[in-house]
Formats: sequence, structure tokens, C-alpha cells
Amino acid sequence: MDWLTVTAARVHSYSSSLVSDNAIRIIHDHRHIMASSSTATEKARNGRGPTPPTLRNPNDAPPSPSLRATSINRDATGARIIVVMGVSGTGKSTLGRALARATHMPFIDGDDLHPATNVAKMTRGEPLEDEDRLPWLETIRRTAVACVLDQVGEEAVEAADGVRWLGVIVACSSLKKTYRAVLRGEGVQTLSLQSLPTYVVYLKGERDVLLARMVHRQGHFMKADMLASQLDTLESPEGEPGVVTVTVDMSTEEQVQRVVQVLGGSS
Ligand SMILES: Nc1ncnc2c1ncn2[C@@H]1O[C@H](COP(=O)(O)OP(=O)(O)OP(=O)(O)O)[C@@H](O)[C@H]1O
Ligand SMILES: O=C(O)[C@H](O)[C@@H](O)[C@H](O)[C@H](O)CO
Repeated sequence: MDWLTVTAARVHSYSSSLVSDNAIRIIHDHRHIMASSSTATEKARNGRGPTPPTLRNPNDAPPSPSLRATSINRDATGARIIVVMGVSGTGKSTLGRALARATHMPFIDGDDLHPATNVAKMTRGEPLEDEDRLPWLETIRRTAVACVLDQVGEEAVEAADGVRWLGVIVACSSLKKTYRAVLRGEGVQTLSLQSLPTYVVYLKGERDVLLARMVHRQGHFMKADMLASQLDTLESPEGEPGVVTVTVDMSTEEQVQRVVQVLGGSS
């Protein structure tokens, strides 16, 4: 078995006990997306076709210092989770995807991990409560950790800012301080990586702007009349460690630039 297979098998066995099938699908989708984006970057850089990804056998000699700095080692040193948070309609999915493109990190949309019962409840216009959100938040943390484990030993692709970003971007409302604690790994049982550093990008916006966006948004289960409960539930993360605030009146590009400026290179 090569290292890729070992990694995939480990993630699968890890995931099967702690992470849903949907999460496994998302991780595998990311592998595909990352492979495509690496290929595109490679082609753009040297005008040639793709080169196979560099996969390291864990029994090989330790990597040179320069390689160690640009790949996730077996303890996932250098990797981090970046959570994009805010109430409904702030642009978490939009910014999360844009950040993933800019940094070549994989992206997990927390909405894709809601159990059907949560989606049904929100579709009926009923706000979620702590007991609905806590198991979902644990699933998000475990999926993010599994996604990082899946990258162990792989070289990160250099982003336009020259930084090789390691880890995963997650979009999740993360409305309360206790929810963010779960996303940071507090009290969540995982097989490893309890200390994977977690940063928060806070999308901050005024009610009127968000309401206008939600009213105009088509085909989404979360309707505009849910905004009030979202804002009532929100506990601002400002003042907590590792938080970058961006406002919803900034363009997505400006938001990406701000996050890259603050978090680029730090881990
Ligand atoms: N920076 C921005 N400027 C203007 N419009 C934006 C910006 N970011 C996102 N939008 C728009 O706002 C709407 C909500 O964006 P998005 O779905 O990404 O938000 P969200 O926080 O993920 O929402 P939800 O949590 O309800 O799924 C979309 O129509 C999107 O195109
Ligand atoms: O914590 C929550 O109440 C949920 O995460 C919501 O925020 C929705 O999932 C999201 O807004 C989708 O529209």
C-alpha cells in the first residue's frame, strides 16, 4: 500500500466511527478539487502538464527543514482550522470558497453536515437550539480534523501570496462562544490533533444589509424571517483569541485580502 492509500484507509476507518458518510464524501470531493487546483497551478507555473503529487512514505527519513516547513508532518504541525462565522446571509459560504481558492486549502461548508432533522426544522421556520447544534458542531470539528489528517505528508501548493497554507477552511455560523469552543476542539473526542489551532474569521454585518440579501436569495432553506433569531443568538467573538473581523460591506476580494494579510504565515 502506498502512502496515499494508507492515509485514505486511515481516514476512512477514523471517519467511519466518528464522522458521517456525508463528511467522507466531502473529504473525498476536496481531494479531487485540490488535485485539480494543483494541476492548474502547476500548468500555469511552468506551462507543462501536471506532475504527480508528492507523497511521502511515513517510514522515510525525516524531511529536510525546507520540506518540513511546507508539508503537514505526522503530528499535523503547521496545520490549522480557519472557521468563517456569522449569522445567516453574511457570506460565509462565499468567503469560505474564495479563501479556499486563494490559499489552496480545502473547504468544508458546515451547512452540508447538518442532519436532515436540522434542515427540516430550519425549513419550517423554527430556529435551531443548543441540542440541535451541538452534535452538528462536533461533526464539523471531527470532519475538519479528518480532513487535515488526510493531508498529512502532502506538500502544500504555494498560494499567490507566497505562503503555503496548511489545514482547512470551514464555514459555520458558530453563533455562541460555547459553539466556538466545540469547533476549537474542547470536549470533542477525536483520535488525535486535539490541539489543532483554530482561527475565526468573523463576518460582521448590519441587520438591514443582511435582510436585503436574504430576501433576494432564491432557493435557500433559510428564509429571511429567521434572521431575527440568528442575531438574537449571536455572541460576538471579538475579544476572543485568534479572531479576524471583516465586514459584510467589503467585497469578497477585500475580505480575502484582509484575512490573508492577518493570518498569512502565522500558525
Ligand atoms: N461580500 C459580498 N458582497 C455582496 N454580496 C455578497 C457578499 N458575500 C456574499 N454575498 C451574497 O450574499 C448572499 C449570502 O451569501 P452566502 O450564501 O455566502 O451566505 P451564508 O452566510 O453562507 O448564508 P447561509 O448561512 O444562510 O447559508 C448571497 O446572495 C451572496 O451572493
Ligand atoms: O446555527 C444555525 O442556526 C445554522 O447554522 C444556520 O446559521 C444555518 O445553517 C445557515 O445560516 C444556513 O442558512
